[in-house]
Amino acid sequence: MVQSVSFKYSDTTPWIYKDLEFGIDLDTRLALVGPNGAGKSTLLKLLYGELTPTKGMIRKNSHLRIARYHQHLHELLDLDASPIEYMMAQFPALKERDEVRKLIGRYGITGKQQVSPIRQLSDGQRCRVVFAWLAYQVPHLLLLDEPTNHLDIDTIDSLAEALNDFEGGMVLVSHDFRLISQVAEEIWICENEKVTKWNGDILDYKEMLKNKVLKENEKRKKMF
Ligand SMILES: Nc1ncnc2c1ncn2[C@@H]1O[C@H](COP(=O)(O)OP(=O)(O)OP(=O)(O)O)[C@@H](O)[C@H]1O
Repeated sequence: MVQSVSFKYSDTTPWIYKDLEFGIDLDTRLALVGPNGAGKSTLLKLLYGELTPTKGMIRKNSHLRIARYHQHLHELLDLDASPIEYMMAQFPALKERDEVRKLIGRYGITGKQQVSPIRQLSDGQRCRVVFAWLAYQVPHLLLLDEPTNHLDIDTIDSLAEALNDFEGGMVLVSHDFRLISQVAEEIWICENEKVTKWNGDILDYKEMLKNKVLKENEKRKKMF
């Protein structure tokens, strides 16, 4: 429950959000869109608990497990460890190498990649290790911040399929409108310190953006 939440990074920076009021549950299938710098990543950080509201509060069920995917997770990987060693170090409950092989194999880390140091893997392969690591935590709610960077189109389709099979809630921030159209049931716009529901699908939203740009171009032409 997001209750009367306002947020700014510091006393000297502007409000990012004012008086947000909404709920998220395990049926939520939401994509956040909006202009660059509007506060989409900030909202995910607030929901995750990495940031604290300046005013108001965010209440969570005490048993709720949330996982947040973002680009900086890659930096937390131990580059000297292999994907198998990394998973076993992170999750002491994983004792059998074969079990770990199978697990990361499902994310497309196969053969030699499983035992090579992570520093030798491509960005896309590292991304798969991060997804395996996140999925092993069996979250109830997934917060995904630009998950498609470094992924090829087939892998994005697999991600969409996996997200559609996932039974928990999801809040997605992505510039990939194709992924949004595959997995999101609702579109919310972050803009002008608010979050508002878009009454339409992502293609309608894209069309609106296109018309806005066309209108602005027309205006500019008339000025010169
Ligand atoms: N740690 C921080 N300290 C101060 N300001 C910050 C910090 N992080 C982000 N901001 C500012 O807060 C605003 C919202 O940033 P945020 O990254 O949430 O936007 P976004 O909608 O996710 O943007 P994009 O689509 O470009 O990723 C921006 O003006 C950004 O510069």
